[in-house]
Amino acid sequence: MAHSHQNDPHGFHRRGVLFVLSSPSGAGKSTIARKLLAAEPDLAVSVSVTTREPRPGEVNGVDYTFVDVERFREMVSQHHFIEWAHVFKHRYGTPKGPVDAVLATGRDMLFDIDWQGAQQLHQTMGGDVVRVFILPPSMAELHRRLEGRQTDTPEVIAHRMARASNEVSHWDGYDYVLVNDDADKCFEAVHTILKAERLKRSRQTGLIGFIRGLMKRGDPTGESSDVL
Ligand SMILES: Nc1nc2c(ncn2[C@@H]2O[C@H](COP(=O)(O)OP(=O)(O)O)[C@@H](O)[C@H]2O)c(=O)[nH]1
Ligand SMILES: Nc1ncnc2c1ncn2[C@@H]1O[C@H](COP(=O)(O)OP(=O)(O)O)[C@@H](O)[C@H]1O
Repeated sequence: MAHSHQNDPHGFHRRGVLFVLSSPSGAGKSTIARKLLAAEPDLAVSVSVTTREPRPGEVNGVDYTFVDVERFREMVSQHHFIEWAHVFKHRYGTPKGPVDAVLATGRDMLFDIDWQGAQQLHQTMGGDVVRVFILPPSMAELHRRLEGRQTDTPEVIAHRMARASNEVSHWDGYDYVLVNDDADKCFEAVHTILKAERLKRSRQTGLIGFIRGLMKRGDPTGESSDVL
């Protein structure tokens, strides 16, 4: 299964895309992520560890791995995380093991992490991360979405609204900034970015060898080219 994305139609191997989606809480990144996963079943997802309480319907080990603060601290001291941060009074971290495992297969991986995580991951991976930031159409609409989701108390919603403009202020640390007005249009844009970033990577890793082969004198078929 993994091979369908690892290679493009011409057989060029490429590195997987580490694809970060961030947004102020409630702007719709989980909605966009769900659509992306439906369209890209081979896309691996990084399951974060968090100290926040599960919401109704959230599944341990699928949406998040839920732990208490003591266990989280232990995991930090054991270097379990590739990055971690405090967000909304809780701790959230990206486990390193699954990232290494997915990178070894060449598959792409999706991260739903905040601007601090995006920054740390970008540094750790030597800049080879694609960061997409999703904005709400307005603060009033953000508030409506947080209320409409019916997952948080009025206090939690107020806290998230208070944090939203600070989150938005970090837009400049991203490669792409999109407004999630219409969810399907926003998903299409995110999907297009992922596909374009894949092409960019196959160019870097395989295409140059292939072009050299095509240009070889006395080899009009290009069959002796050493792609890879
Ligand atoms: N740095 C970092 N941020 C994370 C991680 N996991 C989730 N987050 C961010 O934590 C914030 C709160 O997430 P959550 O409690 O699920 O609320 P939601 O954004 O309303 O769905 C969001 O901005 C997430 O992107 C992680 O592993 N690392
Ligand atoms: N483009 C959109 N238009 C209207 N509602 C949306 C849109 N995108 C998401 N929503 C809704 O807004 C709420 C918050 O979206 P969600 O994906 O949970 O946000 P986040 O993961 O960024 O916190 C959900 O109830 C979702 O159905």
